[in-house]
Order: sequence, then C-alpha cells, then structure tokens
Amino acid sequence: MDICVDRATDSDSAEINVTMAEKEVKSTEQPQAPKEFTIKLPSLYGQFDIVAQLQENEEDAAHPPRLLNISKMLRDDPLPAASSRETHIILSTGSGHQKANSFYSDVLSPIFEATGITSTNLHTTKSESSILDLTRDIFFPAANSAIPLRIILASGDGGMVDLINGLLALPHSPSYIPPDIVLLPLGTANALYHSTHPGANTWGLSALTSRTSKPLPTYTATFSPGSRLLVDEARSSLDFGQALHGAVVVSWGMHASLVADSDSATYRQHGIARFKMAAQEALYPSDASLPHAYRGSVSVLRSSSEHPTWVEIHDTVHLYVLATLVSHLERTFCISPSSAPLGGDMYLVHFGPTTGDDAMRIMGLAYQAGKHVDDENVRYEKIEGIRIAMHEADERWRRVCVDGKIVRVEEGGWVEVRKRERGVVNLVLGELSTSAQTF
Ligand SMILES: Nc1ncnc2c1ncn2[C@@H]1O[C@H](COP(=O)(O)OP(=O)(O)OP(=O)(O)O)[C@@H](O)[C@H]1O
Repeated sequence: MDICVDRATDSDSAEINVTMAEKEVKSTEQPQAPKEFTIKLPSLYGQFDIVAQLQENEEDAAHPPRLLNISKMLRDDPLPAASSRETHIILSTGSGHQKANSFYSDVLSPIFEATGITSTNLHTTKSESSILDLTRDIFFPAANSAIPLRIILASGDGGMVDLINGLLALPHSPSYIPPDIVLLPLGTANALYHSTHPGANTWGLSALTSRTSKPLPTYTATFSPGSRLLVDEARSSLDFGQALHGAVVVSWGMHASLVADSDSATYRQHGIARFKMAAQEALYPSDASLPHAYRGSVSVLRSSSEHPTWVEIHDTVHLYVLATLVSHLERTFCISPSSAPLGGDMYLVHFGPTTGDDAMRIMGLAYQAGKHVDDENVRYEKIEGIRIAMHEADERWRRVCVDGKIVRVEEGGWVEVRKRERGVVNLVLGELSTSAQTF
C-alpha cells in the first residue's frame, strides 16, 4: 500500500510503467551490509531465557532472516511456567516472498525446541481457502467449546483476516475463548504487525513465548446485495454473504484500486514495490488524463455525548477514502499517526480529486511520520463508522478493499463499516509493546 514514486516520463504501456517504476525503486536503494539482531525469550518453563542471534537476509532485507546462533541463559528470577494452551502453527506459503516453509525449518524450529514450544499441530496452507478451512474445522470448534488456543501465524494481513472471518462465521457460545495469536510478519505489507510493534524489526519472534496479549480491535463491513468477493486475481468471484470482518483498513477509490490492481502474480514478484507500480498506473493514466474522480456519497458515523450520528461529507467526487484501525499500512507508511497500537479507534483519511503529482505529494507525506494529516486538503478525523454509496457505472470504480481483500459492489451499491464491540482474537505482544502491560 506504499505509493511514493516519482513520475515515470515514458509510460506508453503497462509493461514499461512497471519496468520504469521498478528501476526507480531500485535506483534509490543504497547497498547495505546485512544487519544482525538479537532476541531474548523466556522459555515456557521460566527457568532460563534463550538468546537467538539472527542476521538479515543478504540479498533482500524483506526476506526472512537467518539464524546464526542460539544459546540458553539461566534466569536469576525464574518465571512461573507459562499456562499451557493448545498450540497450532500456520505457515501461509502464499504470503509475501513465499518463505514460510524455510523460515519454519531454519529459524522457528530451533527456537521452538530451545524454548519448549512443542506442537504437532503444524498446518501448511495449500490454497487461498486453507486458513478458512482450518478455522471452520479446528479452531472455531475448539474456541467455541472453551479450549484456550495459541496460534502462531506466519502470514501477512490476509491470514489474520481469514482467521477472523472464519471465527465469526458462526455464532459464539457463552464459553467462547478468543484464541491468542502470535503474528509472524511473513506478508508483503504486514500492516497489523508494524502497527502493533512500531519500529520493531524482529519478525515477531520476541512474541513467541510472551505472556502478554490484548484484544485485537475489529470492524464489520456490510455490503449491498449482489456484492462479490474477487478471487484468483479477479478471474472469478464469490458470494460471501454480505458481511466481511477485518482489523486493518477499508477503502474505496485510489487505495482500493491500487491494492486490487497490484494483486497478481506478475506484480507480487516485485514485493512491496508492487503498490508503487500500481499507483503509477492509477495516478498517471496513459492518455495523460487526471486520476479518476470517484463518484459517490460518503457519510461518517461521529460519536457524540448522546448517540452516534451519521454525517454526510458534502463532496460528490473523491480520490482517497479510507477508514482504518491501525497506524501503519507498511513499516514506514504511517496512514494514521493518532492511532495507538490496538487502541481500537477508527480514523478516516480522505481527500478529493487532484492531479497525480499532488496525490503523490500527499501520500509521500505519510512516509514522514504521517504528516499528510496536516495537509489542508486531507480530512482526518476519528469516526465510529463509514458508509459509502457508489455512483459509478463502470465496475472498476466500484471495488472496495477490506484488509487487502477486494469486493466489487453492484451498480448503485454501498458498503457500511462499523467497529465491532467484542473481541474475536487476542494478539500476543512482544517487543516495544509495553502499553499492553497495563491491561
Ligand atoms: N498455498 C497457497 N496457495 C494459494 N494461495 C495461498 C496459499 N497460501 C496462502 N495463500 C493466499 O495468499 C494470500 C497471501 O496473503 P497475505 O496477506 O498473507 O500476504 P501478502 O498479501 O503478501 O501480505 P500483506 O497482506 O501483509 O501485504 C492470501 O490470500 C492466502 O489465502
């Protein structure tokens, strides 16, 4: 969801655009020696810590790190043994650079052994529906019958959204216990990880034996009848029953279009640069026209002392319409600087039609610790929900992003988003998450 690129001057075809954008991305990168970092984790039994020394991937720091060394240190102050939870490991093999299997065998497995994490419940995804299937068949029945679960999820944001939707597919019994989730950021953007562990770069490993967890705030997006979930690179679509749940972002307009357009095997091989490439396409159409102005009505639900009230934004055309529960959509892309980790507040980020250069300028400010929210053209406010009615004839402009998934609404269709009150999972927190200690 990163879109900060300079304008390519020679953009006659999609292929040229992609190549140009990629060159620009590469040319700004400085070669750096791979960094080493160390993590210290208490063992599950509490008598000792393990110290793991890792090194960033030499070729690309976006690939998982290498484990250099692992050692044990007796603790002066032994902890009580951690409470036992049924532990599952999910390796999402389609996420990010598709390194979940090697990350497991090279890094996770030795750390599990040293810390005392024993689990025979290893699940490797085989298809787009694997996590939903596992949740329906294993995790939901267990959680709903009061079995405390700990799920170590090596995935991008998509794995979490599948898990949440699977757990909310059926009504909860009074004895439902929200599973604890350890998120290992193996995706491309990893918005949830970077928003809950700001500044951290330890691949979620320090949460592995952490005993601190906090409810993950979520929202529900309800769509007009006939809306379809696009799958298989938008080659087919599914009926999803009108409601989807998420924890990161709902958007319509430029953001949703570039997430949708960049979700193909061709774009995915470029890693995080795929968002920049799609932005190039969206903001600088090949016929030199302005970026599309999205026609629709947008209302926000504002809280007040008495009861929340729907208020319409008096613009009929829009470029960027986004509601988020998180601060970062990528490690350095701060979409909502006022959002606290797992704080549960929803924020609107909105601006109207403008030139490609101006949209780039505004989004570029997001990389400067979220300075775009101070721009006079950007509307930034705390909201309880959002309703978007789309007035577009072409289905291309009726795509909505729900945590990276894309829903296409019918002509005249709408989406309504509201924060959910009750937690469905708890996120286990590792490094730099001290605010959770107070819970
Ligand atoms: N073996 C597989 N075959 C096909 N699809 C898979 C497989 N494993 C996972 N997937 C799918 O790949 C997608 C990966 O999405 P995910 O969000 O985890 O990674 P990402 O898009 O790279 O990261 P992010 O959302 O953080 O940018 C999901 O839709 C998931 O269902």
